[in-house]
Amino acid sequence: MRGRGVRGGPDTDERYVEEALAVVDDSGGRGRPGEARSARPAEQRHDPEQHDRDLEEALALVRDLGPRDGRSDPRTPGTGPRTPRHSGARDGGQDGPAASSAASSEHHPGHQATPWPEARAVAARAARSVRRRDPIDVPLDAALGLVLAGPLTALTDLPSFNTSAMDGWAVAGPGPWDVREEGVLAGHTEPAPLEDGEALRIATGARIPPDTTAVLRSEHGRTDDKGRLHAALPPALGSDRTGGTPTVAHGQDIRPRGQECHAGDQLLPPGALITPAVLGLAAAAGYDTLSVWPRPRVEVLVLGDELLTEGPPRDGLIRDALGPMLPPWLRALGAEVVAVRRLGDDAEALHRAVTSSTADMVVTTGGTAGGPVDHVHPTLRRMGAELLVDGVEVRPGHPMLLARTRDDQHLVGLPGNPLAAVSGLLTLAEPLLRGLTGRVAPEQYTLPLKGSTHGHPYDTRLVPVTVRADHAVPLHYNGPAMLRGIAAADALAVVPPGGAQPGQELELLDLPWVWAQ
Ligand SMILES: Nc1nc2c(c(=O)[nH]1)N[C@H]1C(S)=C(S)[C@@H](COP(=O)(O)OP(=O)(O)OC[C@H]3O[C@@H](n4cnc5c(N)ncnc54)[C@H](O)[C@@H]3O)O[C@H]1N2
Ligand code: MOO
Repeated sequence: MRGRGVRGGPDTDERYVEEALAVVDDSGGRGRPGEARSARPAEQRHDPEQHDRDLEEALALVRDLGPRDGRSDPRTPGTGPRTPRHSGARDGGQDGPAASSAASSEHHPGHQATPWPEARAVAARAARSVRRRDPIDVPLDAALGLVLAGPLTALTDLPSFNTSAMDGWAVAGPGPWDVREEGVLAGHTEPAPLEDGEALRIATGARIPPDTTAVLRSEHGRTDDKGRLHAALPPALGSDRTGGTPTVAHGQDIRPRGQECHAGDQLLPPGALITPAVLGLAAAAGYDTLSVWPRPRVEVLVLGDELLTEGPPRDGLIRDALGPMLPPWLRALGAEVVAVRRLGDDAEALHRAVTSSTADMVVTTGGTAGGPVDHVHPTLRRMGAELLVDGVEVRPGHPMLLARTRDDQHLVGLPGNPLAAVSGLLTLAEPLLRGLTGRVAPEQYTLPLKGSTHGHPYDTRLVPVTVRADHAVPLHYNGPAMLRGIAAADALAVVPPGGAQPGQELELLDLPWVWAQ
């Protein structure tokens, strides 16, 4: 997505994006100012979620100001809504929440949430503490989205023989040429050497006969009534060094053996992500299987008695949005989702599920806050798990957590609000999985913001954006409980505390749809 221009053609992508933006653009201004806003029905212009968000920000302002401002911090353990941290959280060592920056604790006395960039770093480091499973060999058709465990080394020269780049004639020496009766096609054995003044009909990809000097394209040659071949080059191509007769340049349209690589050359480094193009390259270079890091095994535990798995929401019950969303997203991030289990709000079932899981990573959804049926913290405490991250200075999603449940197992607790869960996925699960899968971290990049976007007073905000003409356009419907913005988004913009002004460069987190399968 880096450096991307306006997407697609005017009739398809463009129109879709226009329509989507008309309802979700949050930039406060567009390419054609006012158009999208005026196109919105009145009730959408009122934007109840904006109101909610403003309220949330206003509340955050009130809630988060510490004693220095003469107000209390209700999130302080014992007085606020957040769960008291267990001792593991305080003594978390290098990776623990205690590693939060001094600046942050100045703003939030007694509050141990981890700053957003640090939370990502902790998750990446946590992966390094786990002994990697051994690489495995997989057939090419099972390798998409995995990571090379070793370098991709050419098993052969490419091309592996001198080959014709065009349909036409292989010729030797200057023309005119006598044309041999039998031509040569791709896949045929090597033809006999050409004599000077001789030509042979040849197809693209066919082997070049020894002593060929050039290939003359079929549209650049004509045969006379005696069957002799003459070059009929367009003036721009024909050199005239022989006194008036255009000639074909030496080596023209021949791909020499080893032009792309020689056997033993490194084509890609270890850690490269296997894309469709890499599969093609590997096949061309002679591979049937690839040595890859196995996908980390992930189990998803969906918590909440209020969740339906089919039909419209009814009687205060809602549809489970995370059960369908997380597995393909986790797979796109390199995981193998071994199970998705719906556990309701049953503390015992959660304890049993986590303690008996053999997965490398357990992802829970919901139950991270301090409500009466929020069982994630108590379960981790009961297990003696080590909390590495217990709350993050990010909106949405601040109750997210990361725990080491065993030497070789981590648990990522995603908040139940669906966009908060996405935030947790990209903040904690993505760096952890990147480490476990051996993927190289994508280069950070920024784009200028179109319009402005408000920020949280102290916390980072992750805001769904679409990318238009190399600008990040913030989208509406970005409240913690909403998926409408992210469903139309290309990326999440990282909005620093205090918000961002028009034109301000913002870091973007790409969405990994390109790897989904
Ligand atoms: N007193 C306080 N209450 C809450 C706070 C707080 O600081 N003090 N934080 C709020 C924030 S922010 C978030 S985010 C949520 C996190 O809560 P939980 O992780 O405990 O999640 P739940 O309470 O189980 O659910 C929250 C919300 O999301 C809905 N949900 C849950 N699972 C799903 C799903 N699979 N698909 C769709 N929607 C789901 C659930 O019904 C709730 O509406 O806590 C706030 N509360
Ligand atoms: O702000 Mo919560 O963290 O709704 O997602």
